Parts: sequence; C-alpha cells; structure tokens
Amino acid sequence: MNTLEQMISGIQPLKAEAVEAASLHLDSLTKPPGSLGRLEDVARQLAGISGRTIPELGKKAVIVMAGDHGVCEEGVSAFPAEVTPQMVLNFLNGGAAVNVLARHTGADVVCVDIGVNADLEHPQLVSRKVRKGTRNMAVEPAMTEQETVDAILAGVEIVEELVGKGYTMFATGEMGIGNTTPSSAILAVLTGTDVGVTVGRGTGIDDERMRHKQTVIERAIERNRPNADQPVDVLAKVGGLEIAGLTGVILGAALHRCPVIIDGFISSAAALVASRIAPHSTAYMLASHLSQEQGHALLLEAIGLSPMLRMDMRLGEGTGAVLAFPLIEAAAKIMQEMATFSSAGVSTALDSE
Ligand SMILES: Cc1cc2ncn([C@H]3O[C@H](COP(=O)(O)O)[C@@H](O)[C@H]3O)c2cc1C
Ligand SMILES: O=C(O)c1cccnc1
Repeated sequence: MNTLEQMISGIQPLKAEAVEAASLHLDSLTKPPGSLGRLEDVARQLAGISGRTIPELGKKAVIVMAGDHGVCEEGVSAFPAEVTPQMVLNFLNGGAAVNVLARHTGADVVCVDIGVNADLEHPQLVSRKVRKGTRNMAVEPAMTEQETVDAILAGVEIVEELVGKGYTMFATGEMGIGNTTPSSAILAVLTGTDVGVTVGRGTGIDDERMRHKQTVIERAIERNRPNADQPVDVLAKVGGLEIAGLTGVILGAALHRCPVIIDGFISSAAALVASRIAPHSTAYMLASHLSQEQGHALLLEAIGLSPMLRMDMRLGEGTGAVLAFPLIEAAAKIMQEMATFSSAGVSTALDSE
C-alpha cells in the first residue's frame, strides 16, 4: 500500500453471493424467518465482508487515536488540553473506561499517539506522531494536506499490522480535548447543515460556552472555506489528527475486509469522511451506539448507519464500540451453532414443504 489513491481503489463492495448464501442459511435455522432481527442483518453483513457464509471472528482491537487541537486556545472545551496526554498514560496503565470495557469484552486496546502535544514514551504506546497538535482552525487550516494524508495512512498501516497479527475486527476510539469542535465542523460542511444543529456540549459545556463554540466553528469554516466535495480538504482545514487517523483505520479495515465498529460522535465524523473518500467502505461499518452528543443522530443518518445500542453515553475513547463487540460475535455464533430445521427434526412453516 503506497498512496491514498491506491488504497481507495482496493476497497471493494461486499461479496453478494456470500450475503445471499447467509440469507438462505439464516432461513434454514430453527426460528421463524427474520425473527432474530438485526442480529440477522449483522450475520449477513459479516458474510459479505468476509466472503464466508459462516463467519469466523478472531482477535479484536479498539484503536484509540490521540491528538491535540490548536482550537482549544479559543475555550471550546470544559477541560484543559493537558488532559489529552494525561489520559493517554491512563490508557497505557489500563485505568480508563475503555480499558475496563475492553477487558470485559475481551478486546485489546491499541493506543496511538498520532498528534499529542507532549513527548510521550511508553513500551505499549504506538508512536505515529504527525505533529504536536493541530493549528488553531479558527485562525488557519488545522493541518496541511500532506499531514492529513500522513495521518490517514498511519491509520491504514496500523490496521494492516494488526491484521498480520491475527486481528479480524476493529473498533474506533479517540482521545483529544477539543475534538467535538472539529467533528461538528466536519458534519456541518459535509452535510451542508447549520453549525447551530451540529454543535454540542462535548465534555459538558454550558449554554453560553456552547454559543461561543458555535461562533468559533462558524469562523473556522468561514476563514478556511473547506471544499465540501473534497473530504480530505475538509479534514485538513477543519479536522484533527486523531480524526484523520481514524478515517485511515476505517478505510484500512474495509481494505482488509474486516468489520469496523464505529463509536460515538468523533469516530462517526471520521466515518463520514471515510464514506465520502471511499463509498464502498460504509458496507464494512457497524454503528455501535447513539451518543448523547447533539448531532450524532444526524451524523449516523448521513452515513446511512443505524446504532445498535442506546446507552446515553457521551465519552468517546471507543467505549460504546467495545460494548457492541459481543453483539457482533453473537451474530457469528448464531450462524455457527444454531441447528437447522432438517438437522433438528423441527417442522417448517405450514405453507412450505
Ligand atoms: C477525563 C476525560 C476523559 C475523556 N475520554 C474521552 N473524552 C472525550 O472528551 C473529549 C471531547 O470533548 P470536548 O470537545 O468537549 O473536549 C475527547 O477527548 C473525547 O474523547 C474525555 C474527556 C475527559 C475530560
Ligand atoms: O460521542 C462521543 O464520542 C463524545 C461525546 C462527547 C464527548 N466526547 C465524546
């Protein structure tokens, strides 16, 4: 994999024959047709992704991309930027919410420094720093196009390495104080929606600060004039390093025919960009939960995804996505373990033979 263009051209649609074969298998199992609802949709999707009627899942990882944001200078978050590197150390020591939930669901946490504004060293840290934080997008473009492409390709490469180590399923996670601000900007630009609708409370800002956050985002869009038809331009001008890295993770998962579970608002902004860069990539995505962040429902709708869980969470880190892992695995087990009408000697519906 060399360039963004080569990578994009490698992303293929789902295998239609495997989806069809999975549908037939689902209807042969000892249950009324369709009665397992969205688990059946997931089973069909897993078949189309892997090309195997009966999917087999291996190791799973949540990739937590961490980066800082120049726009924090404008006072858009309830927390100071120093929290980003502090939380990275917390991830590496296993103490953050995503670590607990990933342990609970049997997933590994892969923590990546893609753009933290601090010198970090730790044996478990994946160091892929593109630069120390973005520039303040309210003043100038957050990143150059080259920095943006470098961050995307870093995400693709991390997935590639994990695939080589036997990982078959990925979840997106992120840490970056201020990152709901670029996420709202991306949503506004790529969907042509007013910032008043896409802005949200993030870590918990009050009404006054949220109005200020809205004007900061509006100023960033006005100053930088991102081209809505060029998703990489949007990502560069009003995005973030961890968002670009996650766009790469999602594209990398699609390239390697692996399911990728999308977390909350920020991860979904990365997914929206991925869907605009490579429309086939959406078929590899599963939306885990509906975040409380205003704008998340609109964001998922813009990608064409429907969330599996409603837990009123608004944390990020990949916390919602790792909680959805067992549901995906449950769908695969239905395909692997359920008896068919003929094997179990159960009568089929009245109007069939
Ligand atoms: C201790 C702490 C842990 C977090 N883990 C995720 N976030 C979440 O909050 C940030 C986005 O919200 P905003 O745009 O308002 O800054 C991101 O870092 C996101 O991952 C956290 C935030 C804090 C304070
Ligand atoms: O939905 C999210 O990912 C989210 C929402 C608020 C703050 N941080 C993350």
